[in-house]
Amino acid sequence: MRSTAPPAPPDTLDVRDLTVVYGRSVHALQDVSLQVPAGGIVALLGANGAGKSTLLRAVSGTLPMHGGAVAGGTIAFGDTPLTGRAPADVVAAGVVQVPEGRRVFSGLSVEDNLKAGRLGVRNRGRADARAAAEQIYALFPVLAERRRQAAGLLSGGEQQMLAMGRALMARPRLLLLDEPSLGLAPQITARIARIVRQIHEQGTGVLVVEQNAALALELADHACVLDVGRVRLEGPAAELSRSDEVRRLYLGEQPEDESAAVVATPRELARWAG
Ligand SMILES: Nc1ncnc2c1ncn2[C@@H]1O[C@H](COP(=O)(O)OP(=O)(O)OP(=O)(O)O)[C@@H](O)[C@H]1O
Repeated sequence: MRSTAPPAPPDTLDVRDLTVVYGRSVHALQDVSLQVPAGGIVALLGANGAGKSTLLRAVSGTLPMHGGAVAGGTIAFGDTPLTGRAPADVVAAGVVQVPEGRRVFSGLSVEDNLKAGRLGVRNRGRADARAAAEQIYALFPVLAERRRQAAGLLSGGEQQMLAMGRALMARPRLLLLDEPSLGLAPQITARIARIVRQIHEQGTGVLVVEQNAALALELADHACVLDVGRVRLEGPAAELSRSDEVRRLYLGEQPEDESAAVVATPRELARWAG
């Protein structure tokens, strides 16, 4: 059945029945299916340990670096199979990850960090690299101002921008973003969100993992909630942000009658009753 399924449309990420293990005993993902349509934004939500980073690692080919492996299912980008492929092959297929923790080369200049983003790119010349850099400087003017400065001197938000810029140097068709707002002040987070929207408007698809569910649901067209390695909920982001479960578990809202719900513990009630 699975092998005869039709290929995904061009530039669509198609994850089907994906199972991922770390070592012998940790089943981090179990039969997870998810699609990111060409140019769409999909948010991946879930509590700590739900499997969000694992899913991104499986797509970007970096699972083996973390001791993980795909134990079942398939990953494809359009008609290119990505299951178990090396990171460089995934980049060549047009899918590029911005790692969590905005890992930049702190001793290198901003400019050289951007150049490093071209390392996995095949068959495209210098003119294309220059054009990509100019587009990135237009998107992040602060990087242009600091192009000769060491990346380690940038603020946290600027380093996040540089990590995103470096990924964009490969001109991805799909960008994988792991926790872009982690540790950033709300104002900077809002700026990053605006840039993600711009990237999407320029035609690049985005799969974003985000602890900040409110931000993710505002950004995305579609969202998927993982719970202990399985898809618990999925649907249009606007619909999910209205769901009671999402509001309670991920947006930190209390049910309307919560204030009246628990006024005493059972033990207190028993004591008062005599
Ligand atoms: N390198 C690893 N080796 C062993 N187990 C791992 C490894 N990385 C993650 N896990 C386990 O896999 C499961 C999914 O973890 P993962 O990091 O993908 O979740 P997450 O949703 O991204 O969580 P967080 O928001 O905390 O990063 C967890 O049970 C985690 O302990």
